[in-house]
Amino acid sequence: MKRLKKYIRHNLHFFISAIFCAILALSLDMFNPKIVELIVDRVIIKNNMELLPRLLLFMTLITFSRVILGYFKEYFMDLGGSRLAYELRVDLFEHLQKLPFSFFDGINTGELMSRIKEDIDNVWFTFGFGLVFFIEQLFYFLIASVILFSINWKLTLIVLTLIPFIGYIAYKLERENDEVYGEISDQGVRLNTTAQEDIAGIRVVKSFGREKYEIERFFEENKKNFELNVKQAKIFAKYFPWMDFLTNISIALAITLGGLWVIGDKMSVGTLVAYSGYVSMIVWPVRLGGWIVNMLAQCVASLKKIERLFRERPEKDFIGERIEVKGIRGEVLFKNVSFKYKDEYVLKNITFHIKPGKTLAIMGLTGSGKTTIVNLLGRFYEPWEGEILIDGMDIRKIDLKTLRENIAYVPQDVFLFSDTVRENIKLGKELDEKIIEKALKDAKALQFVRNLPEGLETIIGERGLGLSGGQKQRLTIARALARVLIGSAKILVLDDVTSALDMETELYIQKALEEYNLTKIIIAHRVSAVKNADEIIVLEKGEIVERGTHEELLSLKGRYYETYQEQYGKYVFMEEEPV
Ligand SMILES: Nc1ncnc2c1ncn2[C@@H]1O[C@H](COP(=O)(O)OP(=O)(O)OP(=O)(O)O)[C@@H](O)[C@H]1O
Repeated sequence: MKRLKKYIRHNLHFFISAIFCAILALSLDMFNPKIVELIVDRVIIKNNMELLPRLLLFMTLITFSRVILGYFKEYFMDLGGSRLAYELRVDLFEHLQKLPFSFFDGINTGELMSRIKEDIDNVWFTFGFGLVFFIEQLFYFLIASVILFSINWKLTLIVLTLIPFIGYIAYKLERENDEVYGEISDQGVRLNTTAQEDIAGIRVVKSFGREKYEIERFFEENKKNFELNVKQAKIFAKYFPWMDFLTNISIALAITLGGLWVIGDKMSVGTLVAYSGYVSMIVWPVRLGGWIVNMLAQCVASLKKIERLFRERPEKDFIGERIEVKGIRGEVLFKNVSFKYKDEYVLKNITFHIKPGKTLAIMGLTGSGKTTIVNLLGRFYEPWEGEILIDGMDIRKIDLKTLRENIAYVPQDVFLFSDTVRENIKLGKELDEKIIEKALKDAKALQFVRNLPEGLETIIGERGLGLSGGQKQRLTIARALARVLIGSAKILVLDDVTSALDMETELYIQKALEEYNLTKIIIAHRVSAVKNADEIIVLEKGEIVERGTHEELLSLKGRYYETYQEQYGKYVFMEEEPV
């Protein structure tokens, strides 16, 4: 994996330092059984007490050095692994920001969260611990084996006959565990998603009395989670006692056979004690072998999933030859634009022209394609046919940043970040106090913001919890107006924003907007929101079925006229409107 190599290269010095410390530390470990051998053979059996202080000093030095080396090993290992995971997570998050809407249409949040969190955690764990641990265990096994053979190769050969059995059980355990682990991981995503959906939609849950259903749904997922954990515990219970049994047997075998060698005077007691110490050193790497292999396999699986995300194509900044844009006037032209999300056309042959400073209103039943039109204008999706021009420039040739900065968009779905009101208006832009106040005033939000406990500095909950629907909507309008006020946006898109506002507030905002020299696209269901537009188009199943000014459309006596009558009553016609 090319990308991984980059992160390893950046942190290679940490990994090499950690491996160096680990090898040095384990080399020191190899002296311990030898010292014990000397204590038994020379100090205890031969009663050579003078040697004891030196051996104990040596042992203390080894232990002390081991602590220092252990500290640095952990430090470098953790630093390398954490930095690698940090860089990978930042890159992945940056990449996700560049992906088009179409990518997010096809993936659920829980799945994406587990890529960003759990899969990167797997990589972090492997590089921050597993890899060095693997190398360490490998060296323990190799060095201890050489020492064992050099002490008594015949005994070692006998003891080693048990090792493949331990290895086999470790392998079986990890294979079965791996399967369950995969299920636990997928199940964890479902459990998270269930909880997340319930909490995010708690208002709907409560108002529809869905608590019992939600509890049952969560209970089901939690039960599955519990059952999988029990299944995993059973696997451990099935294999661990056998591994312990064989481990103990191999040590007992070494001691028993070694004892015979001792009785036959072919080995000293101290050597036997040392020998059994080295046997433990080769048994543990084998016992942990399956776990290590599994951990590496999980890391590879996580890396593959992450790589799949990296392979998703980002939005194209521009298509064809880039046009250098110097100030936009706000002329918008849709020329025979058609679009489909999947197989079916959602927009067919849409053509309209808005001169700078003029207003286009879009009406139509739900699902008729209104939002899709503005999605195409912001290049959140690309048209299948036709072209869209701003000031005569094909928008595909305008880089995304410039294009989107020129469109102040108030979406249908209100989204506020859990942050202060000020930050929700600024959204990363530098805005002075006057601009924020003016934007709030024109969105009829200044008064209620001032009445909040800490005014602009009040932190609003996730998605604006604690505010009314209309208040949230007004903040999103203020956010867009602020962009217009700093001169960055020349086109304002209001996607069904007035539905959450009362008539008085709607009229106030309409009036305030009159003084802005802006091209406006207003999507609305209420006639009151569109009647002053320079052109109104009425959509039906993705096609424009009527177009004209308010008066022209009324005289057509078609869809618009019907809507008008439904909203104002059949007795009113063309004269004074009861606005
Ligand atoms: N991301 C998407 N993937 C697939 N189909 C979509 C997607 N977004 C919208 N659609 C479909 O495209 C059609 C037009 O949707 P659109 O949101 O543009 O309608 P709308 O007129 O704005 O509706 P409303 O008034 O309810 O907001 C609908 O049939 C909708 O189901």
